[in-house]
This record gives sequence, structure tokens and C-alpha cells, in this order.
Amino acid sequence: MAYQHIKVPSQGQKITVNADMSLNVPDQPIIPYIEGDGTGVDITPVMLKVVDAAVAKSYGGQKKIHWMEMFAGEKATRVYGPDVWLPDETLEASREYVVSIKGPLTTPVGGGIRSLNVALRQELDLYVCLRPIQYFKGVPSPLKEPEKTNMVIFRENSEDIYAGIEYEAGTEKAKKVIDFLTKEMGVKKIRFPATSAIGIKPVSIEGTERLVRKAFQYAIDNDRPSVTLVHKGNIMKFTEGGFRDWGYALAKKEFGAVEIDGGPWMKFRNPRTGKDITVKDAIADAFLQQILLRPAEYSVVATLNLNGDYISDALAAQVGGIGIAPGANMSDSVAMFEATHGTAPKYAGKDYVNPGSEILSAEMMLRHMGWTEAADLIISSLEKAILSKKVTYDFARLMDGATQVSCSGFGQVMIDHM
Ligand SMILES: NC(=O)C1=CN([C@@H]2O[C@H](COP(=O)(O)OP(=O)(O)OC[C@H]3O[C@@H](n4cnc5c(N)ncnc54)[C@H](OP(=O)(O)O)[C@@H]3O)[C@@H](O)[C@H]2O)C=CC1
Ligand SMILES: O=C(O)CCC(=O)C(=O)O
Ligand SMILES: [Mg+2]
Repeated sequence: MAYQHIKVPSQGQKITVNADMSLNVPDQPIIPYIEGDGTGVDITPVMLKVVDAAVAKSYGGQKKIHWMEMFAGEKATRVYGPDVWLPDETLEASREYVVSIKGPLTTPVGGGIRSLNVALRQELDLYVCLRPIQYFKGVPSPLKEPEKTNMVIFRENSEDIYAGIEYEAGTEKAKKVIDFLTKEMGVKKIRFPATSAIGIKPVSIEGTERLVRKAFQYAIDNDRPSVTLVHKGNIMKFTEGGFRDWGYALAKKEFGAVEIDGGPWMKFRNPRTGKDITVKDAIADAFLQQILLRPAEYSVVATLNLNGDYISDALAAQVGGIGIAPGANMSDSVAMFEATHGTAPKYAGKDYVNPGSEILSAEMMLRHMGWTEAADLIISSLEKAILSKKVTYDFARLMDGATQVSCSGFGQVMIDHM
């Protein structure tokens, strides 16, 4: 397809998807990227450089990524015009080229545009937000035994309060919804109806099942001992409670799980290893204290959208902060990789922040493409860079004897260790 502002590289081919959803990855794939707002201008060029170095070093020129810039956020408004935050062709290119990576995008609080990050996930139906939390030796952490935190979060990415069905206090629409609830649905519990804003939280069986299915499959493929369904189903009985119940039901229906001691916990046999996988659940508030006190008891975590947002930053902090917390947004075919953190606007353009989250997101992307040698090289060079104590401000301020380096400086330290 011909694009208006996206320049397709003259060399390279598209990644394509087979009928069974596996990928055909050419040796010279074209991979689209979004630079991102705020510190996106700092971390994205460093990520591109580090990935290029890892690929060149691993495959001696036989494989090479041809990067293709696409636009979203503030940069899109400069390229396409003042009101174009998420051009259609960015969505089109994300679909057409199958695998992409993005920097963070700003969302104003209160009014203004709705989240472009959420819009990308919804438009492309990237229903899995996959956020692995692992400890790298030498990283400063507030925990005594940070290596015990080793979890993979499956955050439902398409529903929940993130659906964006919200009505501002005092508007006609809010009044209409409140009238409907009070007059037709018999709701008597809205304490200040005239000044209430209203948000709607849809959670479906299909949405839950497709997410939880991926979490179970991940546990099978990666020899993980448990999957925990995290919810607030004691309060939100039909949405969050539904998520829990449908998750357990799916374990039984599709994975042959049986109840342990009368339930609700279950277990099923991993067909690859013969070991049991425990399916359990935890209420979100208790879970947030358990992950600090007994992190070793949790492995794969499946949860709803808002819980997953909170949990991913909290868990990232346990292993050194959101400066090295990576992630992926995935549908059955399309994947868009991105850091867990945001645009950190106070540091934008200062070549200061940790590029580790976006680099590790790229590492997940390489592994997703089957380029494991390059992915492994990124991990080993990151480990060596941290152990050499040449680190960005976020680690330097907590490490004894560290030398603080810039964002691009840290990328160079990684490359020097390849
Ligand atoms: N997926 C996305 O694109 C996301 C976008 N956002 C958006 O980003 C904007 C800013 O959000 P905010 O709540 O401030 O959250 P941020 O994640 O942008 O920043 C919060 C704090 O996290 C630390 N931090 C963030 N990035 C890095 C990094 N690369 N290296 C080291 N430390 C880092 C900094 O801590 P300290 O100051 O202590 O050093 C920073 O002040 C908002 O508009 C929000 O909507 C938020 C999350 C995700
Ligand atoms: O879209 C945003 O601005 C915030 C997104 C976010 O917090 C996340 O992806 O974890
Ligand atoms: Mg978040």
C-alpha cells in the first residue's frame, strides 16, 4: 500500500503470518517503529542502535532489520497536521508489517485526547499485554531477595474501564445514564447523582477466555508452576468476579483442570513436562502485599486491564524500577512491543533516562521473531553493563560505586559488551 508520510525502505521484506499464526520472518525484515513522545526521542534511537548492533554481531550481516518510521502522538501532529494524533496509515502499517515497536505516548489527565496507547491496542485488537518481570543481577532493588520475583503478567488489554465509556459530570449524557440507572434499573445507591461522572466497565466471557487461554498456554510452553487469576471479584462481582469464574471454568473446559481439595484452586497436567500447573486466584489488594512478602509463590499472572496496569509498575519496582520493564501488546497475529513506563516528560530530550525498558521490549520482539541469538546477546550485554556499574541515573543513585552514564552512553556500554 502507498503511504502518505511513511517512507517504506527501498530494501527489506514484510514479515507475514501463516494460517497457523506462526510467522515467516525474512532475513531482512522491514520493522515499523514509533519514536514516541517525551523521552521517546532519547530512548528510541538508542534502542534502534543497540538492536542493530546485536543483530549485526549475531548474524555477521546475514540478517538485518530495515526500520520504517511511522507516526503517532505529538510527532504525528507535526507531520500530518495539528489534530492528527493517530493517523490511519499508522494502524494500517502496524497490521501490514505484523511486528512493530513503539516509544511511550503522552496522555493528558482529565480532558484532552484519550490515550493513544489504549487506542492502538483497541484498534489493532492487541488483547494481550505481556509484561515479564525478571531480576537482573546487580540491579538495585528495595527488596532483600529481589531474585525471588520472577513473574509474567498477562494483562487483558481490550476491555474493562479502559473501554473509554465515560461521561463527564454535569453533562446531558451523564444525566441520561443516571436517569436510566435510577428510573429504569432501580439503582438507589448513587450518592450525589447530580454531580457524578459515570464510567462503564465491560468485561466479557470472550475477552476473559482469550486472555486467560494465552496465560495457560504460556505456562505450558515455559514450564511455569502456576497461573494466578488476580481480580477484585468480592466487590465487582459480575465483572472481576466473572473474570475469576470464567478463568477457572476455562481451565476445566479446555485444559482438563481438576479442583484441589474441593476448589476453588485447580491443577492440570502440563502435557509437555508432565508436571502439575496450579490455577489459583487472589484478590487484587491482598495480591499487592503478597508479591512483596512472598513473591516466590507467584509465577504467571492473568488479570484485568486496570489491575494489570497497577501491578506491572509495582512489580517492576521490586526488580529495579520501570527503567528496565519491557512489554508486548499482542493479538493472534499482530504484535507491538513497548516499554511499561511512560514519557517521563521532565527528562525529555536530556539524553538522561534508562533506555533499558525499550531495549528489553526489542529483545522480546527479536525472540518473538525467532532471532534468539540476537535476543540472548541483548540480555547478556545488559547484564554485563549493569555488573560493570556504568548505569543511568535511576540505578546510579541507588548503587555503591556506580559511574552514571547518559541514555545513549548506556546503549554504548551495552554495545561495548557484545
Ligand atoms: N505506554 C505508554 O506509552 C505509557 C504512557 N504513559 C504516559 O506518560 C506520561 C507520563 O506519565 P507518568 O505517570 O509520569 O509516568 P512515567 O512512567 O512516564 O514516569 C514516572 C517516573 O518513572 C520513572 N521513569 C520513567 N521512565 C523511565 C526511564 N526510561 N528510566 C528511568 N526511570 C524512568 C521516573 O522516575 P523518577 O522521576 O523517580 O526518576 C519518572 O518520573 C503520561 O502522559 C502517561 O499517560 C504512561 C505509562 C505508559
Ligand atoms: O496510555 C497511557 O497514557 C498510559 C498507559 C499505561 O499506563 C500503560 O500502558 O501501562
Ligand atoms: Mg501503566
